[in-house]
Amino acid sequence: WSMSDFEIGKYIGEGKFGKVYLAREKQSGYVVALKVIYKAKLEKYRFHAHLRREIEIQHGLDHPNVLRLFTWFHDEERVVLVLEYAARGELYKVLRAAGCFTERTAATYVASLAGALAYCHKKQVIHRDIKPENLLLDIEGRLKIADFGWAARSNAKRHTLCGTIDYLAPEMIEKKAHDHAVDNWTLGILCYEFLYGSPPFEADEQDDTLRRIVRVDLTFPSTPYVSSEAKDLISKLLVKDSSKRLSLEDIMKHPWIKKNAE
Ligand SMILES: CC(C)CCNC(=O)Cn1cc(-c2ccc3c(-c4nc5ccccc5[nH]4)n[nH]c3c2)cn1
Repeated sequence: WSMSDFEIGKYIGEGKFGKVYLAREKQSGYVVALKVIYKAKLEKYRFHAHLRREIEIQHGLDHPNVLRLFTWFHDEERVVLVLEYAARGELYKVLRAAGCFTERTAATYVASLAGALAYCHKKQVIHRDIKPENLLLDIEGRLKIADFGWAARSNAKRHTLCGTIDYLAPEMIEKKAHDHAVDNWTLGILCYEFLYGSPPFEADEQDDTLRRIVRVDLTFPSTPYVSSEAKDLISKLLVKDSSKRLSLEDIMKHPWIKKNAE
């Protein structure tokens, strides 16, 4: 493959190592996202080995809710990743526009995330980072984890620097050892935010957010649109002791998910 196999379309987003463009493969007409990474940048950050490993990992993943890395190629100055194009873009822009999601939509996304994470953990890949900027939607509105990982964000304007602390689990803040149970915590944060439109521990000052997280100062605004089953699931994920958080399997068997996820 080479760049001449593709017609390059609009600029989509920015990673630390490169830019992402909409593109169409000329022979098949297939629309993809091309991520162009400059080798000079890789040299500067000594990222060759890391990128190669990331590519191997990502290329081996095949799940409906994990954004596909179809293939890759390089020329003298660039490495190009041929990624699945998610036509509806960043999930967070859709959430901001809608304010909040219905219980069916929220449960469907939480089930998709739990399924994708369980699949990745089974493949011994636990560095999937389900930060909001990493979530995209395809043309059917299906959720895709696009793990930007080291490559930082797409063009997510959603977060100023401080906004990103909303997703930190207590053990991360207290600098304790953490494992993939942080993903279960993040799922709780995301589920809350899908239903209420903002994350549970949001505060004006960063320090207040950190204090609320480590105290798990969780309160549910009284609204008729959020069922007690939803609150039950969130309360079983936003648990300080990471070993006591609901497992991915148990999330998928939870009554609220069984009842609402499509
Ligand atoms: C190191 C490597 C093997 C990891 C592979 N993963 C990545 O490179 C992660 N990555 C995915 C992207 C990315 C960014 C944006 C999109 C989009 C997309 N569609 C959009 C529609 C409207 C507005 C924005 C959109 N972004 N589709 N597919 C994408 C893929 C950028 N980096």
